[in-house]
Amino acid sequence: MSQEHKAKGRTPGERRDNVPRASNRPQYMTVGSGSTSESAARLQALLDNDSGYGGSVAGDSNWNPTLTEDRPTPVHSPMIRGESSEAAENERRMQASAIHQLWYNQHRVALARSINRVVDLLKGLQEENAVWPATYPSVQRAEASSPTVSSPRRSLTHTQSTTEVLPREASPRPSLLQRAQTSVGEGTSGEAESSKVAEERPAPEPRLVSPQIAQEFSILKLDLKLGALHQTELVHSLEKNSIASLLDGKISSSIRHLLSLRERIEDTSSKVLVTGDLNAGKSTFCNALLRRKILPEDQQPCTSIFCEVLDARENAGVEEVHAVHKDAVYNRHDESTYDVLALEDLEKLVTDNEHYNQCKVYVRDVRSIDESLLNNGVVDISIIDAPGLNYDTTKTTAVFARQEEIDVVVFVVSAANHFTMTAREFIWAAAAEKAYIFIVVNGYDTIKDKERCQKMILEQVSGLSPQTSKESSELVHFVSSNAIPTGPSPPPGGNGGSGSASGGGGDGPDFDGHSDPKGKGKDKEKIRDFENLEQSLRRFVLEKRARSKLAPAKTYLLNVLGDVHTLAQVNQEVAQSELDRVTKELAELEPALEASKKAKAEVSDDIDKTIEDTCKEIYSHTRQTLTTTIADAAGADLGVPYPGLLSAFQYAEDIKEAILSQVSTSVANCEEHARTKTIHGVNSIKQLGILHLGDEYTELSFRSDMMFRRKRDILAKQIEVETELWDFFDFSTLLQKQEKMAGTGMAMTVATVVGGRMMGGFGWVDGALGIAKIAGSHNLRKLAVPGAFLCAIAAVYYILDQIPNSLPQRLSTKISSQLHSIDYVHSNSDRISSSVRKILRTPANNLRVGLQRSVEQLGSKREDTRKIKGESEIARKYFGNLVVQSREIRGAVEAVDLEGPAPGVAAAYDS
Ligand SMILES: Nc1nc2c(ncn2[C@@H]2O[C@H](COP(=O)(O)OP(=O)(O)OP(=O)(O)O)[C@@H](O)[C@H]2O)c(=O)[nH]1
Repeated sequence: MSQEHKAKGRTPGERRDNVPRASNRPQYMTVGSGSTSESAARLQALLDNDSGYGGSVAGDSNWNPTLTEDRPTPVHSPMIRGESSEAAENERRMQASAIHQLWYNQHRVALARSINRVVDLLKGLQEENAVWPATYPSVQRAEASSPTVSSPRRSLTHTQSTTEVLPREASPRPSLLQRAQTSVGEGTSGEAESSKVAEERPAPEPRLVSPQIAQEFSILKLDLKLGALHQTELVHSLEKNSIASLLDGKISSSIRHLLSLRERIEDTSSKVLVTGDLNAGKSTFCNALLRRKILPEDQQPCTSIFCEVLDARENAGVEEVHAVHKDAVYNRHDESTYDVLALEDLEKLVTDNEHYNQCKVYVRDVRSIDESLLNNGVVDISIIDAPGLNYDTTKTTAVFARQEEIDVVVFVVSAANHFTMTAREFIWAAAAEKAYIFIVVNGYDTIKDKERCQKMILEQVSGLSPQTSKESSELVHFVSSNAIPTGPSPPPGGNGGSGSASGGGGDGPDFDGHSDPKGKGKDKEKIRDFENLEQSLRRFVLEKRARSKLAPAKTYLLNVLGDVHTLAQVNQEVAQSELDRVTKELAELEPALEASKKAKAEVSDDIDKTIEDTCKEIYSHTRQTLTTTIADAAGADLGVPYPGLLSAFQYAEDIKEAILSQVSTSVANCEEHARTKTIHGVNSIKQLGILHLGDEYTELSFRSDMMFRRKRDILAKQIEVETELWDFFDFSTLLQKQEKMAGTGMAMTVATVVGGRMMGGFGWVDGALGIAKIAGSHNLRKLAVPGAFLCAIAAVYYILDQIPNSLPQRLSTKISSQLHSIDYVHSNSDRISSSVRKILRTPANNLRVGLQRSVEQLGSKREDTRKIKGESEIARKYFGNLVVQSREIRGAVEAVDLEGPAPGVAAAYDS
């Protein structure tokens, strides 16, 4: 029979890489009558046509349909021709397997397609995140949310405390979108943060991770750890772009993980990680599964590296150990990545881990396809014996368990010790990732009160992994691994598959408790329990591989879609509030810009006018003042006393100096006037600046005392007026004076002139004529000569007497004409007003530049705001679509029902 099995089924070692995949399509053995039954043929045809994707995946360019073809389902036990009941049974199993296969493929297709869509979604999110840095939200759930729909996501929180479980569907929108900096004491209603509230806030800031979001997010949660800083504080200190780039990294790794998950669900191999507390009996359990003492067992912790036990067929049928070098990526075809050791060296290898941290143990299976886990004919299964969990290894094992190729985690716990803290932590973490944990309570033989032990363990399991607890009869097993007979070494040249009752031979106890007629009742029971476990584990790995292989993909997809959904909702809202904000800002900016442009033009004109008016006023004031000063210089009190005829020349010099000094003083006064006007002008410009630019206005320092710092004696050097003799005989002045006096009726007589009265003008001529009349012409003729002489003397005396009156006038006239010749009045007026213009232009130009800058700033701010508005509009649409898409894909993923019994499976194996 075993020959027949080999001939028709797939013999060990037959399925290798060089066998083309196409020939590996499911082949179903004809049993009983020797012809395939109708229904089996129909199923076969169905499977033949079903690539796993039907015609619906044409668009999935990344998908390789050949990979979806599954392995042939082999016969499970040898047959006896003519035994119709057994044949019927076989056919039933076959059909069931085929149905299961179909069912499995459909789910695989659905998940793979979802993976492709999510990858596209994430890539899109990455692109959007680069343009519009996504907000990383702080979410607070509303306490009032009613937990109506159970969450598809199993997170650590869910397993820790059921009171905290608030299903995602219960609050499809984050109830209170808050930035963490404002979250304390803010907003208590169940309403999502209104855009009004958002509007009142300043521009959106980097989004924050609150403890809530830490629970909410699973895949896209940012790992922010820096010294003693709390995550929230750390996010506060990060720029929006830094958060966006962290998120980008997360998305990239999520895409990578999804791609490897897709590869994984296309792959037909399965890995079972056996882990647990130190010395819980993991190695003993693995050996019991293999029915061979392959892995070293010891009373003290001994396994220090990960030992993966694989079917020797994967190593060309050769039994050996490949000790993988530390930091090397194992490649069976590259011997530089490992050292080859014999199976016997394993004991030394696992205890001495200086050079290796994992090894591949290729062993030939001693059991039949029906019983074997490794060589089961459907899926390539490898068992990994992990080091016992302790402080050092827990993290490594958790990382190992998280590897996507680990389909099943078998947790071995000591019946005597129950779950240690390390065990709990590990299971919590693993449950969040894998959903189902297969729990082996080992060393059950050492327990007296077995019922109590079971009760306590099951209670603990329900707290640790509700999913596992729900199916405890299948997933939690109480066994004594050391009671399982094992063979020490492989049968020489044996190839396994020799039947369930046989093992590798050897000198150990019987391999099968059933075949041991003398077996003690208790041992039989232990073996039966272990066989039950094996059946469950087989079912778990083989029959329910949809769960073990597809569930991680489904769980991960749901998690990542949940994250994307939350992120999309939050960002849609943020984009909306940003849009509202910038729209409002634009509505304020547009008129502000127009006003600024207008102000710029107006102020410019204003300033020009102010400057021109001021300068004009200063010019005319200066001109007027100087002209008057120069004209009136002679008449003014020069403060120079007449020292007498002898010092007349000195007197003339003093007079000149006094006149010039008076002119200089007048110039100084004009400058002072200009200074005051300038200060006023500068202040006016400043007021204009403050009015139109506010705080933006930069005031220049103006020191009015620095104006007109010219030496006062310059004028004296410019003017050179020579004092001439004639200056002392200023007839014109005298004449003017006479006319003036005549005009006022103050005639003077010669007597008064002679009498030394120095007042009067030509009164003496009148006096002379009067005398002439009295004396008569004859007498007068006699008196003419002495009279004329006397008159001349009197006139000279008079003129000399008039020097203090006539000299200043004369000199003033001379000075005035000189000043006129050098255009003194105009040049000074011009100088002063030009200087003022120059000074006023500095703050004026400064104000112009400020106004121009203000216009430019407002203009560029408007451009920026318009740009943000455009981006926000796109972001709002994008995230709105993302919300819909992520919800839709999540619906499709949720529809992949891995929970219910796989059709056909029960029928195939329940017999
Ligand atoms: N009584 C009893 N002893 C057991 C059972 N299973 C294992 N042992 C014993 O427990 C000890 C530890 O077993 P191992 O299989 O080495 O334990 P382990 O978990 O692989 O140990 P490390 O990986 O080194 O942490 C050995 O002495 C086994 O014989 C069991 O079911 N019942």
